[in-house]
Amino acid sequence: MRYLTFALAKGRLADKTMELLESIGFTCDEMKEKSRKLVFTNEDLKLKFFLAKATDVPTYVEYGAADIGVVGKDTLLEEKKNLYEVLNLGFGKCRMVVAGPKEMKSKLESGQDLLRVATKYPNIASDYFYHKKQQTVEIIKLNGSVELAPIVGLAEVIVDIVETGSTLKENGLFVLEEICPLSARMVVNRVSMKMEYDRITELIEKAKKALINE
Ligand SMILES: Nc1ncnc2c1ncn2[C@@H]1O[C@H](COP(=O)(O)OP(=O)(O)OP(=O)(O)O)[C@@H](O)[C@H]1O
Ligand SMILES: O=P(O)(O)OC[C@H]1O[C@H](OP(=O)(O)OP(=O)(O)O)[C@H](O)[C@@H]1O
Repeated sequence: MRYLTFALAKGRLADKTMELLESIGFTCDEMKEKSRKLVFTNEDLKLKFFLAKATDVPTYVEYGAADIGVVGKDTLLEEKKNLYEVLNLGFGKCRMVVAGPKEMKSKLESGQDLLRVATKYPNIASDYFYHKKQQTVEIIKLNGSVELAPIVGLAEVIVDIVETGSTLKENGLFVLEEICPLSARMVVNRVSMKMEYDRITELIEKAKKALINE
């Protein structure tokens, strides 16, 4: 039997992902020990796990370096990889929004003027404004602390994730428009889905049941 390989997002989604996999018996004791090791193996069940940067998970799965991945919907929308999204895991819930100073709300609605949009998600932002059609935008790619941009005059608005809303609030910014809800998803490589159909569908079914019984 060949190994089934999982690419998991390190960071915010890691604990919940491990909890879910453990509850359905797809687990690896080695991973619980704190170490700098990157790949973990369960010889008995023929499973491999690795933790990657969240934004790289779809890449590992698309190329088949991993059969299965767990990653946020935001990363899937941004990276646009060719893979199967098989299950909404329900955790890691947050929203993608347009945010900025309150006075930008009417300007956004009127659609006048060139709008500078700062974001870690240039594809999501440009797709959103392209479909809205009423606004000419310049997308400015940042790598974090995006809320800074409207405060220091780099952009009028941001496209970013909101969870509790406290980062916006503490920086005097507001949600101006909702783009979409987000949560963690399980994704599968297209070839793996065919080659390992039985094992992967068993995994999906077990995960579904665990999520219902939570
Ligand atoms: N408050 C939040 N902020 C950012 N992401 C969140 C939040 N709540 C849930 N998420 C989800 O968690 C995923 C992983 O977030 P995490 O911050 O670990 O990685 P990241 O966004 O790639 O950060 P970094 O660039 O700092 O590594 C996001 O892609 C998103 O789906
Ligand atoms: O609504 P809240 O609960 O305040 O969470 C939202 C904030 O969390 C994320 O940033 P993150 O902590 O990942 O840091 P970053 O700005 O460096 O990406 C996101 O980009 C927002 O800034």
